[in-house]
Amino acid sequence: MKIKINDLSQVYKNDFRALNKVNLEIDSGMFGLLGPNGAGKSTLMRILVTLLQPSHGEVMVNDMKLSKNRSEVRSMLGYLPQDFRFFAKLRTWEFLDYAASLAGISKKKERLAAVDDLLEQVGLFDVRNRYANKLSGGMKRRLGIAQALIGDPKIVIVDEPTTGLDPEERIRFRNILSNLSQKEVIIILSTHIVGDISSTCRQMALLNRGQVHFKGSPEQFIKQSEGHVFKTNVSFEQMKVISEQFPVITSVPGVGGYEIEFVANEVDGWDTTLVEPNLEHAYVYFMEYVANEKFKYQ
Ligand SMILES: Nc1ncnc2c1ncn2[C@@H]1O[C@H](COP(=O)(O)OP(=O)(O)OP(=O)(O)O)[C@@H](O)[C@H]1O
Repeated sequence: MKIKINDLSQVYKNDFRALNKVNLEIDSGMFGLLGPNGAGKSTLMRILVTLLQPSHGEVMVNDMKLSKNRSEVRSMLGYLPQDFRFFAKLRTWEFLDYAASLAGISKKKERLAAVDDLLEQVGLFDVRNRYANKLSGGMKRRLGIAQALIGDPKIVIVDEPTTGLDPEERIRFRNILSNLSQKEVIIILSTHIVGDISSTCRQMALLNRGQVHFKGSPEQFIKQSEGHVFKTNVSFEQMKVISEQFPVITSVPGVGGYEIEFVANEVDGWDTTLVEPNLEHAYVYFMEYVANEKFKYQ
């Protein structure tokens, strides 16, 4: 499976350019699309699932043009939108049964088998008879992914699936997706939460103000901030000064001050130790010193 996004732009009716010449190649496995609120992630997801026609550019799915083969591509897709809703009057299994009918599984026996299988996969089998609107927030989101997976889609698109979930549910959700990524499937996960881009994402992109500012592996992304993450101890007074100078990522209070980690292009006048960067460091470094600067001078 391969998706090729060529020179994609989206200008909304109010002349707002939500996507600006986006080029990406996405292969099988999990692809993480990271970006702050308003970056254009949902716009891109909506184009990929054929809900929105782009103002410019083309998306190729294998050798098919999305613009010419909408129904073929649709039949390959599973989608969990950001604002996923369902009918209140259905029980959990009934909702999935309905989704399975919509996905074209017409034989009842086949449908019920698929529903049971998915309920097991997402850990909702024990609550299958509960009304869907009585599920917890995390369970509702898992029901959302289950409906996206019905009919074995070859492309699964999940838009900000972990917003508002507690850490345990977030990990659970991530595990469901990473199990799925063992198959020959493309999973596109859009998120503004750095922690969602786990090592299970083979490839990722950083979208900011409608433009792709980075594409590659999470490891390559982290590498870009090597030599730019520092650790030091500061007094309470110094904390105010340093946090105005640099983005402070962590601060642990201690006797007389804080132990902090921060990102910077260069540091002068502070007694610092270099820190091995992680994805969060890299994201903050990138947004502060690379992406926004690049944007400013374009
Ligand atoms: N129909 C529309 N008309 C005009 N502007 C829009 C429309 N839909 C989205 N936008 C604007 O386009 C930009 C990108 O929105 P989009 O929802 O794609 O971003 P996002 O990265 O998904 O952010 P979020 O996580 O906040 O949803 C935002 O500034 C948004 O206000």
